[in-house]
Amino acid sequence: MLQLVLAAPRSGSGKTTAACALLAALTARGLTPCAFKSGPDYIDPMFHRAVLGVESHNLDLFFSAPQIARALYARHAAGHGAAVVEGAMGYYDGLGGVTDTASAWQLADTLDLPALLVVRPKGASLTLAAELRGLTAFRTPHHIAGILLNDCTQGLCALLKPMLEKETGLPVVGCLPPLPEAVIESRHLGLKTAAEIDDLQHKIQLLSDAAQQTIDWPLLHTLFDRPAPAAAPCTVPPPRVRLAVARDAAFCFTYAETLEALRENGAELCFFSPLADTALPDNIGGLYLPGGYPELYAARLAANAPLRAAVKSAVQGGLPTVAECGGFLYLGRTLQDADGTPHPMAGVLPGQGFKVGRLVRFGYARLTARADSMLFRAGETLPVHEFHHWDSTENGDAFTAAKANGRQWACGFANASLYAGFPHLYWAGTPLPKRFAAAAEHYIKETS
Ligand SMILES: NC(=O)CC[C@H](N)C(=O)O
Repeated sequence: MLQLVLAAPRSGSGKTTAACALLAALTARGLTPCAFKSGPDYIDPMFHRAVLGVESHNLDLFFSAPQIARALYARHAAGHGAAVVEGAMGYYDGLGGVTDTASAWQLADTLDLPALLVVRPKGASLTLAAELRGLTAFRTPHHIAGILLNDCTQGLCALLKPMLEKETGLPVVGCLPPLPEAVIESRHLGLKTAAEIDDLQHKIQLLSDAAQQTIDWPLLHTLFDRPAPAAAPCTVPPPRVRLAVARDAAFCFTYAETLEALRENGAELCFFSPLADTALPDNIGGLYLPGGYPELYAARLAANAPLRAAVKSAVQGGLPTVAECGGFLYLGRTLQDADGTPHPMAGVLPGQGFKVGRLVRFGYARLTARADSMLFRAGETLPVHEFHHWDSTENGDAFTAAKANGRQWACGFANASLYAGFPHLYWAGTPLPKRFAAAAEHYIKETS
């Protein structure tokens, strides 16, 4: 089984494009690959999904103990002929920007996978070799097993390959040529989402065709084939309770493994669109509003007054509800759009969402509950992350959030039927799915 961590010396090297190219080419070669993303990002896995037509999973060593990450990897890689684990930022970049904790390197080390480095040779030649030597000397073992030159013509690749191999001892498995037609545009929080790119399948085809021609596939297999991981079978019980899960262009930040963990705890997931549906799904015991881009659709969300009213009355009536970041902004009184115009939201919570225009409180934090609530016990601490350009006038004070650098702040709303706040939760491997499902079952019993 071909297995690799696709990493890079820095962000902007084209990892996601290279991941899409590899996944599409592996699919064309009949290997039925699967994909993972190292770190908390929601956007890159949407591209993996767009290529593969199946879920891509996040693996994150800040959120999960090593054995949980290994089990998730083994379970989701089982039955596939290849696995591509896309890294985040630079290979060694981890928690707080000053450690290797939760870096792509740490994930390669934890899963014992070889890494393929995506290197963009723009603006350097022999110096690339010096940089690569630095990358291989920095930690032992470094796990780097090969180089893929990105945005590099075949002519330049032919020139650089022998030099890089001689100077670094690392094999160059090929290149991806510049493909202006296949460029994926960026936006705040990352790339535009896969669903918003009109001709994405055409772009993927171009990437796949290029990768087929310019990668030395036998060499790639020699370097990256290894025994498939052994996976424990996973059991999904018959559903006991229905949970409504918002899913559309405005609410698209969900981890596949969160949804799977909810199903494993007896939930049937009923997807609905706060943009398009005028009512919540029937007979639900709970409501999950994930993050996304409500601010980009604020006018349309506001125009859907029946759904805003349904959400307000359901949440106020005690429907167990979880609202993370974009979902939390939807529960507030108003939300500014990208032009700064406020639009009415569900009005369950007192805050008004406003545009800041840069990342606010960005990154990993630890969330400690100040009191018992639906999802947390008093004093319990869980790893979370924040990832937003908008803020709220009222962020709540049910929790204390703390960064690795010691910075602390109060945040979140929580009670016996609610979790709402900017921090994104990572559910897999935690008690949260069980508690949410139990609250939902209890609600159904009490109200029927
Ligand atoms: N993580 C999110 O849900 C992001 C919310 C919103 N798009 C923002 O940037 O503030």
